Amino acid sequence: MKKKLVLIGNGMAGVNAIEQLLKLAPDKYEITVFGSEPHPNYNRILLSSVLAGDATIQDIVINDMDWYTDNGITLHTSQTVTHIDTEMKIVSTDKGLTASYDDLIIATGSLPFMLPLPGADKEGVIAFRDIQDCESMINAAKQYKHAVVIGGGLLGLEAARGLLNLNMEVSVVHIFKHLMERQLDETASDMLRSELESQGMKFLLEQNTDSILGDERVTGVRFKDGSEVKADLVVMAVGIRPNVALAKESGIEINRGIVVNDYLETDTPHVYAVGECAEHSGVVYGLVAPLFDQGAELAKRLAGIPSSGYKGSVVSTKLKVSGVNVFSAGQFVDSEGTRSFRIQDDFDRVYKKIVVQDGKLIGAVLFGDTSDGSKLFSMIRAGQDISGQEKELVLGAQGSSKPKSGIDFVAAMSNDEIVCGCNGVSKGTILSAIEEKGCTSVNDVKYCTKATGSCGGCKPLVADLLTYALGAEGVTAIKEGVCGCTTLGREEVVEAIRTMRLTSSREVMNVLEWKNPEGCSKCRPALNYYLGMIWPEEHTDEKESRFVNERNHGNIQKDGTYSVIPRIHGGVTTAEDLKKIADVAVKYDVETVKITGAQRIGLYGIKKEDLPKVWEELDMTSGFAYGKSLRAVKTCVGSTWCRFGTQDSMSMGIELEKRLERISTPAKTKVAVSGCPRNCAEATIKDLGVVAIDGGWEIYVGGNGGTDIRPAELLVKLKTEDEVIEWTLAYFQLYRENANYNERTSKWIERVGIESIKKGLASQEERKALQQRYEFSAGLTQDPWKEIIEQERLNKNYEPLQSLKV
Ligand SMILES: Cc1cc2nc3c(=O)[nH]c(=O)nc-3n(C[C@H](O)[C@H](O)[C@H](O)COP(=O)(O)OP(=O)(O)OC[C@H]3O[C@@H](n4cnc5c(N)ncnc54)[C@H](O)[C@@H]3O)c2cc1C
Ligand SMILES: NC(=O)c1ccc[n+]([C@@H]2O[C@H](COP(=O)([O-])OP(=O)(O)OC[C@H]3O[C@@H](n4cnc5c(N)ncnc54)[C@H](O)[C@@H]3O)[C@@H](O)[C@H]2O)c1
Ligand code: SF4
Ligand code: FES
Repeated sequence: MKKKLVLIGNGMAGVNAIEQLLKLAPDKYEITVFGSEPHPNYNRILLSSVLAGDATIQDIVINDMDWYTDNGITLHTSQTVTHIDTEMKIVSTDKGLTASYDDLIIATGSLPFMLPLPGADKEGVIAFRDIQDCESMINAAKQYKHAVVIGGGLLGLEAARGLLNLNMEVSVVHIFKHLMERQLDETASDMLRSELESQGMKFLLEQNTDSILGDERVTGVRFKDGSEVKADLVVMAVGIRPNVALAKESGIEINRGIVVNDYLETDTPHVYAVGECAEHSGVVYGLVAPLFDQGAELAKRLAGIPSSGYKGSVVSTKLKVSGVNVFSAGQFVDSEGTRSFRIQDDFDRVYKKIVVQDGKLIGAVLFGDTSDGSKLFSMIRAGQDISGQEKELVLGAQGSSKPKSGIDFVAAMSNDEIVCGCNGVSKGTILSAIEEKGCTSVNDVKYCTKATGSCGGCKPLVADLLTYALGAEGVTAIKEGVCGCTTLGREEVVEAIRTMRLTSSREVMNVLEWKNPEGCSKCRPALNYYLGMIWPEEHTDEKESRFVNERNHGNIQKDGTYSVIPRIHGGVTTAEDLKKIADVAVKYDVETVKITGAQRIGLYGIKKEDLPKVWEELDMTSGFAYGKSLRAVKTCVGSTWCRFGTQDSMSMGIELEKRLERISTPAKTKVAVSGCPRNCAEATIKDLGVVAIDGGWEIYVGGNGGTDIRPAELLVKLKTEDEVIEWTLAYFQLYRENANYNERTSKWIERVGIESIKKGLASQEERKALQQRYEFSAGLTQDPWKEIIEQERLNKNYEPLQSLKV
């Protein structure tokens, strides 16, 4: 006869333990599950995606009702267990149901911590923990405008992003100076704040909440310093507390959580605890990966399979906010006995830090580029000795064109190593899915194993495993959806814009039945780009879809001021322009005047309200140092001055910059021209590099010099300057028409291959057609600074300077 197993808590940890048990001992138990919520088991992690409009409730169900029936499990939803009689081995619920057990699992999770503030019980003050909270927020956004999220941790920021997507104005209140202080160091935290500000989030830092204002419904929040902020929705995301009341009331030993040993046993015979309600070796976890590790051990225990027991988990986190890549793992704070290596790239907004102790990697923080997150996390968990490779891990292998191959890394992983922490999927499980179930894409692997289905941080590792198992040719590329608002891929959307003559984002979203009718921060800028590229005349640029730097035509700096970088074609300036720059710098008390990496001059620390006056007084055009467009053309002095120079690289650079400036490209682009193969302008790490050779020129494409160093590949050798112009413009237009929005040329070429680019440009007729389309679009662009000055003048917003012509 089967033994009786009862599970209290139909959440992620408990049901995962049952799933694992069913694999080990499918016939041992008759299983009964009690859950307070009215739903089957769902992926709580993905509530953030539901709120952000990237998924529906249906999408996030892990096990539907049929799964329980198919596995002979009795599920009682909307039933809260209120008492456990540990002597009689019976549980009873708030609605009077009882069930007896031989073995009992408590998996009651956590409760959100609600600050005990005066007024916290008003309508409109909620937590973010379950489907009901998520629905409350979605409904509130239909009626109300001002949301305040208290808590700048992972949950608070994901809630805030979701509410922004629902078109609310969102202020995040945080008690400390730095967001996500539990996961990030100050540098990464500052970069995160600035990125989120550019997405429209407002922050009230170092603010201690005093009370919630309003009559029945909340109308605002007051702080201890007496200041107030308007609010008609308040979301508290200030941490969680293990849900231990039931265990305590039933006489089971608790501390912070329910105390368990290495086999997840409580102090009471036949009673186990797993998940966020459990405390192991003094630690209570608040992330899913450890809960799956615990579930695996518990399943073995219940199945009677000997094991060495659960020894605790190292955790990693990834913020699930679209457009922001943040990763943190292990011990990332420097302390005695640790050494760290870090790089910070303010241009590409990338920051990477690793912390090492006794030769072993013990922690990492990544911002901007988190593609190595899973790899670093595996190394931390494995306690791998990385002596001598510290810099290589962060920078990529020296002297080689690429960072150490991900394929080598996955090849070296053992089969039981976890690849997807969110879903507890090992390398071995993924390889079996590839071999036995015929998976050939990341999506197939997701379908068969759930790996990649939650935070998505493990996608690069899964992609590497596919290539390792099948070879590059055997892997099916995923159809990249534009975002969660649509199931259509980029090609289908672009095709529809062309064939159905759609000319505004609103039209695209309506006609193509976007799930979220307002779109999100990922699709809105992408659609604006595709529409402008396809219909340069008909489409009106949708400024509200652009990021703050592009809207303001200057880069916002970490203190909230802006930088102003005027165009200096080919890096060649004049005494007259230098004088103007100097005068403006003096007049506006510019704190830093810097020669930038792109051979131009940046003025840093300009107040937003001074921008139009500064631009007018400079009387130069915008250098687009903020835009998805050409940044600059770097040149060496070439044959004009240099004794090695074979061609006039300065003139060529100036000409190219004049032709390429202003027009939108899928991502930012950088160009350089060198006067001989000594290549002083570093043309071979640019999106397009021109290198003079004896009797002609070479064009290189797809280079990148940022954190992800990639040498450019030779596209063509040419004889004349006119040919260089023709090929360059045609290449730029090919990129504009075919790359995904936000895809740098290096990634585009890696994806499609240099041969397909060569093929696309091989016929002169095709090149001419591309060049023509390019020139037509370029001819419609105007200098944005001058446009704004003109607009300000028309609006009479400020007194124009009489002495200066625009
Ligand atoms: C919005 C959001 C996003 C998140 N994102 C991430 C992420 O990206 N990565 C990550 O690792 N973690 C994330 N987390 C945390 C993760 O969801 C939790 O760690 C995980 O769900 C905990 O699982 P659990 O089973 O212990 O608890 P839960 O999933 O909370 O399940 C407990 C269940 O027990 C039920 N219950 C409680 N008491 C009783 C009772 N007496 N009788 C019957 N039923 C009861 C509850 O209603 C609940 O359904 C996120 C959490 C939230 C809220
Ligand atoms: N992407 C992810 O991995 C993810 C996403 C969401 C939630 N979660 C998990 O869900 C749980 C809950 O998340 P959380 O962010 O609420 O918890 P948390 O404890 O990680 O963060 C709470 C934050 O609120 C701040 N805070 C505390 N009191 C405050 C106050 N009075 N005013 C303003 N700020 C205050 C804290 O400084 C802290 O940064 C955590 O276990 C978290 O790991 C994870
Ligand atoms: S690349 Fe050649 S031409 Fe240009 S500065 Fe260097 S050596 Fe001189
Ligand atoms: S690690 Fe989050 S989905 Fe795999």
